[in-house]
Amino acid sequence: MIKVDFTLQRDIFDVRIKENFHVGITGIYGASGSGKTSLLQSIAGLATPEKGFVKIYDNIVFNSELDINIPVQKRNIGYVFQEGRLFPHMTIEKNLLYGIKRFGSKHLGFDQVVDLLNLRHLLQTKPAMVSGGERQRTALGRALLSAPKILLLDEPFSAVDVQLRSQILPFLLKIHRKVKIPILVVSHDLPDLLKLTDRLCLIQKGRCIGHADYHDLLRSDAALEMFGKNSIMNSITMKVKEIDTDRGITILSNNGEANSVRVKCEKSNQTYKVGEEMKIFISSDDIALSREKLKEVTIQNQLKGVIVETIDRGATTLCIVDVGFQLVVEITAESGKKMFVEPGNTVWCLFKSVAIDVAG
Ligand SMILES: Nc1ncnc2c1ncn2[C@@H]1O[C@H](COP(=O)(O)OP(=O)(O)OP(=O)(O)O)[C@@H](O)[C@H]1O
Repeated sequence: MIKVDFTLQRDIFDVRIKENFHVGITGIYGASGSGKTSLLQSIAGLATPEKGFVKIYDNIVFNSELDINIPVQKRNIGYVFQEGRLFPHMTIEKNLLYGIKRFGSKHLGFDQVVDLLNLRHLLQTKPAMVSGGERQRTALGRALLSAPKILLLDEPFSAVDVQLRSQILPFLLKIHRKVKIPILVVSHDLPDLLKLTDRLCLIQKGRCIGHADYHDLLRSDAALEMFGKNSIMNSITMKVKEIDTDRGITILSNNGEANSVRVKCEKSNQTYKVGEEMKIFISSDDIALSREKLKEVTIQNQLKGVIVETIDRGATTLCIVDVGFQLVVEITAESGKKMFVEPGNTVWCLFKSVAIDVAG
């Protein structure tokens, strides 16, 4: 676990954060200049807070009162910078081996990391000759091979385009499953973060304004404001039940037959196997509500549920519907009134299989 309680003076405001970060992925989300990098830098020892402490498991790596400030190279942290920062004169292999030289690999062996990150064919190549995504993967591999106690990733998707992003995300998920350490991922892209984790720490003007599961954060006005108008996304973990390659349909289930969700996604057919867990994403405004099940419609997903909560957002209303799992549905306030959308009422949530996105 990482425990921080510090104040770091910055140009316009001070960054004052008191939080604990546990094993697993935490998404550090906030606008540009809000203090996300300052948080990572304070943990890593790249910035020195004026006051407070930073503790990594049982080790106090910084304490202003006790005058402790362990240098960055002794904190045993894997830090991946936005642009990867590889040694340009070294091959990919030598860059990776540099990680082992520093601390020796503990969690994963060299071959395991190379295969996990799909780097074997590039080992003898120099960084300038590989793509942005491959450079990011190498930087990640190097950090992993240094047997870090924690992994700090600063905007790991920013230097790569959308296609490469979708390559890096599954690698991060694989790492997360294999290496049980706290992993902090900084990003200002909420959908990208949600593909990795539901646990978010929201940073605004140097303060943490929420640190919880995404679904719980939706109940906070400050968090909702930060998520913005268009980005309320349902992020649901389900299991692959059946893959129909001919029709290009993957059937996922969460709570048994009654609530099977149909997903039409070619990518998921290739990447996932029956029985595997899969994270799916549906935008809250891609879901419609009906008071009855519709017959003779092309919409493949009709899930019966009960409204558990409504959240007023001015022109729109967020409805949290329990369909066996919780779905956030955004409708206009006007439709809400017409439909008598109130807690306790039974509704059908309708969405097309093509409206669903998957991680990886
Ligand atoms: N070394 C520094 N000394 C003083 N102020 C700094 C320093 N580095 C950054 N700042 C300021 O501190 C604030 C927080 O910056 P920080 O880089 O932590 O934000 P961020 O959320 O990571 O931003 P971005 O998403 O753009 O990388 C900004 O106002 C920035 O200008």
